Amino acid sequence: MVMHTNNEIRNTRIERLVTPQELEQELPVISQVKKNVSESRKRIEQILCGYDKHLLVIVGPCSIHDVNAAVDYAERLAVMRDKYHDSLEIVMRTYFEKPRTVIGWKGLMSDPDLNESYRVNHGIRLARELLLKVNELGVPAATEFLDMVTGLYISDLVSWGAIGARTTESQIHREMASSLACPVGFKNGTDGNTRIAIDAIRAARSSHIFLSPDQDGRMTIYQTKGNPYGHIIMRGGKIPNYHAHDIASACDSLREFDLPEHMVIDFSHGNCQKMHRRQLEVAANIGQQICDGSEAIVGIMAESFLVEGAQKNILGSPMTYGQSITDPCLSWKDTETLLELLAEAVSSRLSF
Ligand SMILES: C[C@H](OP(=O)(O)O)C(=O)O
Ligand SMILES: [Mn+2]
Repeated sequence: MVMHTNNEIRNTRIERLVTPQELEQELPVISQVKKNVSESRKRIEQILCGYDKHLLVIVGPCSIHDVNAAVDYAERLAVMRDKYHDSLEIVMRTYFEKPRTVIGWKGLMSDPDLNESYRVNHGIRLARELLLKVNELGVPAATEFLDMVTGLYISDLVSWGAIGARTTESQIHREMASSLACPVGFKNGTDGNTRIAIDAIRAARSSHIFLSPDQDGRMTIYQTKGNPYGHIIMRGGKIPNYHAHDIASACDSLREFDLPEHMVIDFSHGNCQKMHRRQLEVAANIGQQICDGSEAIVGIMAESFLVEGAQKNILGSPMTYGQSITDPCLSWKDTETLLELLAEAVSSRLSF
């Protein structure tokens, strides 16, 4: 008879989790990928500081649920990277964890079979394999760091990280951000509150004592160094916040704390109010602000996939290949239009 200790009353042990070390031995990074990741991180940092006038373009599906479709998308993005290398630093959204307002599918790492079987070890392997493939194509990867453990299995392959609107205020996510090797954007709150993102940037710049498993899965006490590349991601709230006056007031708040007046604008979420084609209107407005000489807008985020819109993930029902199962996304065709528009706007800024 197994006597439950007082702290295992509401959970049941399923299986051992592979350690980061074991997974890295199974799926090692080749030196070219290691070089690609560190070089893309440096380019993004230069853009965030305003030294490099490229526009950071974080683009891709709201979530990864089908790795084959994700590779298809990455191959197309690789072509766009070559085409616009003079003006855009294109990075692929590879989101494996989804923060739910209440409950719902939590992403590839949590439930890779999309059927509540929760084969987490399989999901984490799929995520690492995909990141290796995307980086081997020369496409840098962006992801949200949500769970405090899963990031350990992929963070060496991530060039840009985000803390989401629901966790920007969380102390442990700010501590995690202060330990990450990549630049980290903080989304404003779902209600539009930008102050919590600015406080997060300030907190993440500091050193923290941070408790985390190490590569062998042993619980460890770390001292983090602080991350100087924290920045705000304007993602809208009850109303959009991408207009020039919103950006100007965010700059005023950044200036108050001597923080760089540079930010990333998320065309989706609260800025398109879940109407995915509105991202093109946001892009036109942002493109005009860039043409008018805005130095504050150093990056953008857009949700895009092979097929526009979104579909419900209904167990056993056929799925449309290359279509989002979470937030609705732009079609590939509209994505090409958006990239062209942004490249033109940046080229006009580069000619200043
Ligand atoms: C979930 C996240 O959006 P948020 O609601 O955190 O702005 C995202 O998909 O980029
Ligand atoms: Mn989304």
